[in-house]
Amino acid sequence: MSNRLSFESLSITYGHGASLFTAVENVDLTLEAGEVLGLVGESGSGKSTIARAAVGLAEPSAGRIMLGETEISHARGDQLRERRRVQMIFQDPQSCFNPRRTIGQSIDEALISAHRREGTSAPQARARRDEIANLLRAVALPPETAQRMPAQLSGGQRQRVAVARAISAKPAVILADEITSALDVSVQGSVLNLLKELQRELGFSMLFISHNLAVVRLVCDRVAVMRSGSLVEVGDTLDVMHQPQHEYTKELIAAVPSL
Ligand SMILES: Nc1ncnc2c1ncn2[C@@H]1O[C@H](COP(=O)(O)OP(=O)(O)OP(=O)(O)O)[C@@H](O)[C@H]1O
Repeated sequence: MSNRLSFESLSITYGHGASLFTAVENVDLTLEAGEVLGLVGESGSGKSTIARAAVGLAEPSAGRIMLGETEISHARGDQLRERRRVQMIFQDPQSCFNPRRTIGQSIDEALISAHRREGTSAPQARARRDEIANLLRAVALPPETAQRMPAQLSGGQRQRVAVARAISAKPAVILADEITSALDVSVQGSVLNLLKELQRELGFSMLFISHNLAVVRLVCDRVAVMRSGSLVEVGDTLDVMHQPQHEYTKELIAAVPSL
């Protein structure tokens, strides 16, 4: 089982006929096993669309997405199971939880479907409760959080739960889409540190989408720069930050004087 995710000649369009719009055009990008790859670029450049395509929320019009040797674009059957090894965490954690289910129930659902995917029977309720408590501890939340409703948590706590739920699926890849931008600055750092620690410990690969170049510099091994649906530059984070090759990357970096 591979943690390598590659987008091959990927194009994605929205709409039809006269309103056809190409959001992603002929993108070749590989997230190597175990690396954190930043994806940056102006608003509307197609970053989220690429990530959404990897989890089946956007349909490629051309090209394909591979997890290791398995194609996960247009996934069916076994491929669909494989695609669930790619987990996405969104900007707004509120919208990803059923408001009428406790945090424990939400994580439990993810655990059960992970077992279904692996073809193993889920452990008994009691063992799953222990696993939920361990997952909550892993994201530095008290196990009692399981009894609470999503609305009773702060944004930072909800985002930690979203991380716990994502790792409960034993992911090969995590797609993190602006996961700290809705959070108060004071808690952004702790959520990022947590994710980075878990990434080192569990070895998943991560696509880290962000507008914040300072954060990208701290978190990412490599960075890819998008503009108007196309990839303009990919390289080691420090190389791209210190010696950007493309004019557009130079402009992006110049706009953040602290870099
Ligand atoms: N469901 C949709 N239907 C039509 N157009 C869409 C849809 N989703 C996104 N788009 C358009 O596709 C383009 C790329 O959007 P996308 O969300 O991928 O950009 P982004 O780089 O992630 O932007 P941001 O940084 O603002 O999140 C935008 O022009 C957007 O308006």
